[in-house]
Amino acid sequence: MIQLLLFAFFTGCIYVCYQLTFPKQWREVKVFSGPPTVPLLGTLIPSSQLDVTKKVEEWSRAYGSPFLAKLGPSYLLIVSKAEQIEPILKGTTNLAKGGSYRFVERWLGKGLLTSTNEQWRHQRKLLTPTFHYKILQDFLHIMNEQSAVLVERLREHVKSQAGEPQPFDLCPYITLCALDIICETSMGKRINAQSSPTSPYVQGILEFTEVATYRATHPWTWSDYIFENFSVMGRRFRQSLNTMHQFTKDVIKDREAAREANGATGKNDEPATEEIRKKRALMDFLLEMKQKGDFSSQEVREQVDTFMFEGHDTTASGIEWSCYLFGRNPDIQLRLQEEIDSVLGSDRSDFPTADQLNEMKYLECCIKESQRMYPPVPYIERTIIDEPVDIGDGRIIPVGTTVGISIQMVQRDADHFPEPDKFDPDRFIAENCVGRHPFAFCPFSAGPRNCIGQKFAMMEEKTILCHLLRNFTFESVQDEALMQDTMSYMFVLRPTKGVWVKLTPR
Ligand code: HEM
Repeated sequence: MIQLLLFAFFTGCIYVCYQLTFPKQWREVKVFSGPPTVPLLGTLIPSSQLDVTKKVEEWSRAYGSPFLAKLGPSYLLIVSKAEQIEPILKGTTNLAKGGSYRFVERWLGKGLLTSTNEQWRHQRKLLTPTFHYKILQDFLHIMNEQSAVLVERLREHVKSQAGEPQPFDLCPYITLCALDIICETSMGKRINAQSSPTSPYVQGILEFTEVATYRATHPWTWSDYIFENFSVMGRRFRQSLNTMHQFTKDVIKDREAAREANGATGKNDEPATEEIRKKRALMDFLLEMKQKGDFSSQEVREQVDTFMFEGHDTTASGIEWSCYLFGRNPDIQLRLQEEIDSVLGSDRSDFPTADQLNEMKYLECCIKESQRMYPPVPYIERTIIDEPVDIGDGRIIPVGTTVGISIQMVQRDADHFPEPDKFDPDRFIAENCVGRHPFAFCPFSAGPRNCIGQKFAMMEEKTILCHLLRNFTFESVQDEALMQDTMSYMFVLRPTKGVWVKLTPR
């Protein structure tokens, strides 16, 4: 009994302190309605990630955009209209992220994704030229080679099935291919994830997003100290983190030693030959910056880890959802295969060039439509720290508010995309885009803090899909209702039951 009274007393004290600290902010934000809250707990937390996804959609329909939700002692405004996200994302102020990103900082530190203010501006300015299309073209051969490995693995799988094609889950194949590509392009290191998926580094990466997502929605895991020292999941997580950090540090050391041996000074950025140029990884550009004094060793590691985190799950998710949709829409798939065959000709052994990929306009429309319906990054957060934001309907979002932007709901808004649940790639033919709200389609976010890797991602998605469609015809066996019911979103939109397809070699 005495313990219960003490507990009630302390929680009461915390509640009063909280109300005294934030009363003004609370009054201002109360112009937005939302689901009922329980003191201290806030809006009752659904039990699983899938429930969170469904609840957010349900509340958005019931309370409109934005609606106010409370998670533990903090509150969130969830926005789902293009017109309202525009003033939040487009300005050069209010570029800080929300609290959920804290859970990925254990791996990424203050890299480009998680840094704020001047630190972010400095990093973005330095890194933008690294993602120039000309540099990215040098990565195409890696994307092609790893796609060929993927095709070979799938052929072997299909061969191992006797008789009629049997459905199987495509996701593990795609994820490992994307991981191989990002590792080789970021670090210049082959990890052969497709042939050795059990390496501790690969396992650590595969587990990381899962644990980070779990923590973001379960407040009792929010203390790093308690989570990592007193739970089995937390201890395993810390071990994986150590492995991942050590791996990147070792690669940096080796790469630096190789640069020194080659006499690279960082003063002359131009490599001697085309062959050397093609072997450069994103890390080499960062090491050049380090030699010029722009980055420390730790910052190089944080940026490389950021590319690893942002650059594999996202593209894998985009490709998986595309395959699912192509497998449900045979007419669209056939049109795509005709386009690919007409650009590449009948020789299936040739790799597509950058110009040929550019010619595949219908493939691009299909990828965009898939990213609209199933955005790989379905939800992002901003904290309004610099100045209040006028969302255009007479309401103001006050300073101090964390805003959750549901890209998923923005892109399924019937005001901008009639019949939003229909897969219709023609929406992205140039003349059909005229007059569309500029923020209605934003899979890579928008404004100054948009995705720095979007050209990389489009090139990778196009390359892998081109290889797949050239060699196989897909048939999806799951229906739309099941996919909608079982997808989960936090950092990346996942088909939690996988993408089950039957593959027929062409
Ligand atoms: C289909 C694939 C991808 C999608 C849909 C995607 C989407 C996004 C989105 C929505 C953001 C904004 C996040 C936020 O505001 O919280 C973002 C940021 C970022 N992305 Fe991507 N991304 C993809 C692939 C990539 C790739 C391949 C890389 C790197 C190789 C990358 C690197 C980054 C980085 C570094 C940021 C932080 C940018 C900043 O804050 O300045 N992304 N991405």
